[in-house]
Amino acid sequence: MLLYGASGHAKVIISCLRANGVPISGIFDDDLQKKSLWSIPVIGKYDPNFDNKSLLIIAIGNNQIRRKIASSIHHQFGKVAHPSAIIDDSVKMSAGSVIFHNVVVQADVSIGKHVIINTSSSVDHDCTLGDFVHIAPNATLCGNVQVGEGTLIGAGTIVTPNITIGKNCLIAAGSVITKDIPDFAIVRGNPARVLKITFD
Ligand SMILES: CC(=O)SCCNC(=O)CCNC(=O)[C@H](O)C(C)(C)COP(=O)(O)OP(=O)(O)OC[C@H]1O[C@@H](n2cnc3c(N)ncnc32)[C@H](O)[C@@H]1OP(=O)(O)O
Repeated sequence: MLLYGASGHAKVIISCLRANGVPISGIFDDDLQKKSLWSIPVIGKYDPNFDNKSLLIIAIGNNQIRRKIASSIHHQFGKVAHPSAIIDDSVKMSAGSVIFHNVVVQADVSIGKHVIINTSSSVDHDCTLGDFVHIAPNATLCGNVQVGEGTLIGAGTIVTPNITIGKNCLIAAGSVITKDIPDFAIVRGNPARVLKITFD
């Protein structure tokens, strides 16, 4: 496997890959000062010819940056789940996505491309996560929640059942979402309120 991004987020992906016995041949990073991460070579800017049979995971937590980089990558994308995660057999997980330690993903969840399901979060039955979504640590999505592409569900957020959250939203850490949320909303609180709608 190859990674793109030699960050703290990459360390957690490396932990997942090592726990699955998957070797990592190198990490691309635009910061040429970085030379290695946990003894894995950092090989500089993206090179489509480097180990081009290998799969690649973009190890960048920011949804918009991850989306921008994905459009410029020629490698096929890999995916990984830590063995401590409990993932129902009916779950569909697309390329580029990662599931971290102690996560639970329940029946008939659909996970888009390049999604992050972070440490100890819970995604319950029939949820749909769009491409480039990030479910931050310890968030809870109850049953049949739809999350639009590019949205961040902040750490510790609770989303009640049958809610639809739009695209490119920022749900602040610790929010409790009880109503549908429109696209591009910044949302905070318990019960959560839309603070503003942003289009960039
Ligand atoms: C492994 C990982 O680390 S994954 C990382 C996942 N990331 C997250 O979950 C973080 C999500 N981000 C947040 O919750 C952020 O706090 C944001 C984006 C909502 C707000 O960020 P900013 O716009 O920079 O707000 P800022 O920090 O300036 O705070 C503004 C005010 O809102 C308050 N505030 C900030 N975040 C929250 C929050 N989540 N809930 C309630 N109040 C908050 C601040 O205390 C401050 O209050 P004050 O004006 O009374 O002092």
